[in-house]
Amino acid sequence: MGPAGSGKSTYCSTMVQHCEALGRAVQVVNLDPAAELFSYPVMADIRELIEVDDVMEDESLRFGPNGGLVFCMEYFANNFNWLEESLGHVEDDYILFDCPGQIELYTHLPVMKQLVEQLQQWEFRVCGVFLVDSQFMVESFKFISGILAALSAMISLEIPQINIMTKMDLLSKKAKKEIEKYLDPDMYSMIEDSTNVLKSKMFKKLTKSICGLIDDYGMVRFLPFDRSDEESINIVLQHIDFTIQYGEDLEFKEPKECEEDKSALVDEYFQDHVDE
Ligand SMILES: Nc1nc2c(ncn2[C@@H]2O[C@H](COP(=O)(O)OP(=O)(O)OP(=O)(O)O)[C@@H](O)[C@H]2O)c(=O)[nH]1
Ligand SMILES: [Mg+2]
Repeated sequence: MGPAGSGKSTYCSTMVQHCEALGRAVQVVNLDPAAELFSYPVMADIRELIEVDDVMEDESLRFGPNGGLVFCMEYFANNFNWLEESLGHVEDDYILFDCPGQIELYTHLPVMKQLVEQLQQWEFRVCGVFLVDSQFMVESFKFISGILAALSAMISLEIPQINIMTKMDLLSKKAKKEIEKYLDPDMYSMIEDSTNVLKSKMFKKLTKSICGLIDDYGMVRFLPFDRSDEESINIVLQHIDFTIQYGEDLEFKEPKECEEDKSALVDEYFQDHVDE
């Protein structure tokens, strides 16, 4: 999941390639009815069921692109048997769902929650992966809104969620250094940055309360994702494996980060890249 253009489809194809190299099977299901092309093989494609263009062209429906997407997703929620048939029964399935970017799907519409419940009924273990573009995260205000988007998905879906900052390869060394503080944020120090520019006292107070809430509950952390760096892809994969206990029947593995110092791996990532 993640806002439009945050790198969801790229994440799926990067993971497929990465896992292929590890000799591990990963399947992808495209759940974006407006998707045009993607660079990974699909196990199932929602467009076989319904397409946004067809909904928009329908004389009796007359939806625009966003209403059309919502209609498609609701239609999908009423036809989960299509998904069941497409998923089949493969041993040790690891399936990525490439979701649409519209935030309303994760905030107040029931469809994604229904999908999660359906998958759980079919005995899948589900982990949310929420992507945010690092390019937009170099300022504290944008960061706070990114955090709130991730948080609303987390709260509405009620599943474990891994938050990821994508496109790290596009950042300059200086920006990388700058963004380090956003990965495991100390919200209280960020409050100072962001509230200085606020004139309204009430707005200042609200921003402080939101930052305080996020910090007190330690709810949101981000992992860096650089598609050109195998180590960063591996860290993300390990976290997700640990969350869903993937392969626990075969061999129990904790993510490296839990064994070592909590932030050692993330620090190491930055060390390597800033020193280059
Ligand atoms: N350099 C770089 N570019 C990336 C990365 N991830 C995505 N992009 C680029 O960002 C653009 C959007 O990526 P997508 O993967 O299509 O994003 P998306 O979230 O699937 O977008 P929608 O499905 O339209 O919501 C594409 O041009 C990608 O090539 C990354 O890690 N590094
Ligand atoms: Mg996409």
